[in-house]
Amino acid sequence: MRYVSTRGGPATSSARDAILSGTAPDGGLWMPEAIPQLPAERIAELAELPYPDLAALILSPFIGDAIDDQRLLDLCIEAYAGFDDPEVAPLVPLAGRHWLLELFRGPTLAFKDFALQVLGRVLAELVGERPLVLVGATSGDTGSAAIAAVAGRPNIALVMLHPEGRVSEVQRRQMTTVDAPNIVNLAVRGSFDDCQRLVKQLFAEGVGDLRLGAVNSINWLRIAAQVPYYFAAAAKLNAIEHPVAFAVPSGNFGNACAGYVARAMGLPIERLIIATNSNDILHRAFTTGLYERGEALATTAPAMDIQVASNFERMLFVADREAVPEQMKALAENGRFHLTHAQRDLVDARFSSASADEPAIVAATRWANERAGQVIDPHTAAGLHAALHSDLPHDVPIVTLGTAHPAKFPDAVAAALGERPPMTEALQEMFARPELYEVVDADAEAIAGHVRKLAGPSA
Ligand SMILES: Cc1ncc(COP(=O)(O)O)c(C=O)c1O
Ligand SMILES: N[C@@H](CCOP(=O)(O)O)C(=O)O
Repeated sequence: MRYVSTRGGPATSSARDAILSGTAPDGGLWMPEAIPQLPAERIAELAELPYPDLAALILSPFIGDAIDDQRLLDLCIEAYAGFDDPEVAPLVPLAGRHWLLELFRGPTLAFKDFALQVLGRVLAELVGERPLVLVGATSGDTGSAAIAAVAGRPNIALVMLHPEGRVSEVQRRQMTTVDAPNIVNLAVRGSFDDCQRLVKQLFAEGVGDLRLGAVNSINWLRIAAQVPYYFAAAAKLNAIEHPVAFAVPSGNFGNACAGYVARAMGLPIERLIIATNSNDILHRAFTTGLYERGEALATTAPAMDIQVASNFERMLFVADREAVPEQMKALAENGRFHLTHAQRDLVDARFSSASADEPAIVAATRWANERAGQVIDPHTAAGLHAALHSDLPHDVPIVTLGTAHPAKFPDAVAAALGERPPMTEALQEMFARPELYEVVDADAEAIAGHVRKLAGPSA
């Protein structure tokens, strides 16, 4: 499997180098040259497979000969052993045609663990002698999941940027109470979009001759490792006979991109319903064809407080690759661009969208509690809002992706339901530990300084 850049540059990459690098040399994102196919009879059999086996089977063609299949399976078994449910991604009925896929059973209680537990192990496998410095941006959940995945790993260091004061206290402490010599947390005076922009700038400009790598969903393996749970849920619902829809709480569009890849591999997904919070850039783009950056608003679903959805570039590329370089230039220079006809056609064929403002998030949280006895977090609630308002025929099952555990957002849950969700034991312990982080300006040189410092005297 070779990888090509979404910006059309001439360089191609092996799976190994695509996984170890941040962005392509032209600033684009790596995409596999072709999406592998899974025939219908194989998909039907997946319902019987343990989750790690299913994950290894889906990941194998994307990883190619970078890691052999038996080793990849071992890594997946290890990666999912720490999840607190034997099914790893339990599928829970809500009411009527609505289902909840619980993706928050991993060590840091968000769906990010699915990919990062694998990525951490794969990076350790591939890193070799030359140290790798990972640089990441988080609006709350990627940070702790990445830290949990790489803390203490030899030859790998991680500098993680989060927007100061714009993640929940639990999310912040999950990052800043991990005391490991290879981890640095920086609280950036700015928004998540500033953090993500700075990370991309460092990849583009480099930091001396350090080897930089990505833990965000700009890393293709992050996307690939989020594909298997779509297969797991759809196989359980017998999607080969009756296609299903997924409601996807969206920010950086990584989860939705993984759903699109699952469909492109042959999974009968009727529709991907993209749910945003009040930061509705994707919803506006899907309904008007104009992708236009605005000011990031602070909401009760902070991990989705994102304006520039990195992985949307991958979708634009699939639909009309010629247009992407100019569109990305226009976004950088003017903050906006129009989708081409081919891109709008793809969006109309595969996706629908909805945006959940704060009252809608509260209403969906209450619906889940009253109708199904479930306590859900505000991100999941945005997804459920979109599912409940879908215009799909009534016989199409809709699976809402439960992207975070409610205990990560106790204040928002209490505001909706009048009661705080119980803390897990691990979270309680975390509150007794000191926090380690520095506050910095949104300035690439300042961040590069921290990267050099963490990398050590050789940098
Ligand atoms: C809890 C939660 N839900 C939804 C999202 C949005 O997912 P994506 O960025 O893959 O669109 C995020 C952050 O990425 C998140 O942390
Ligand atoms: N919501 C994310 C933002 C980063 O997204 P990623 O999937 O690109 O890592 C977060 O929680 O950090």
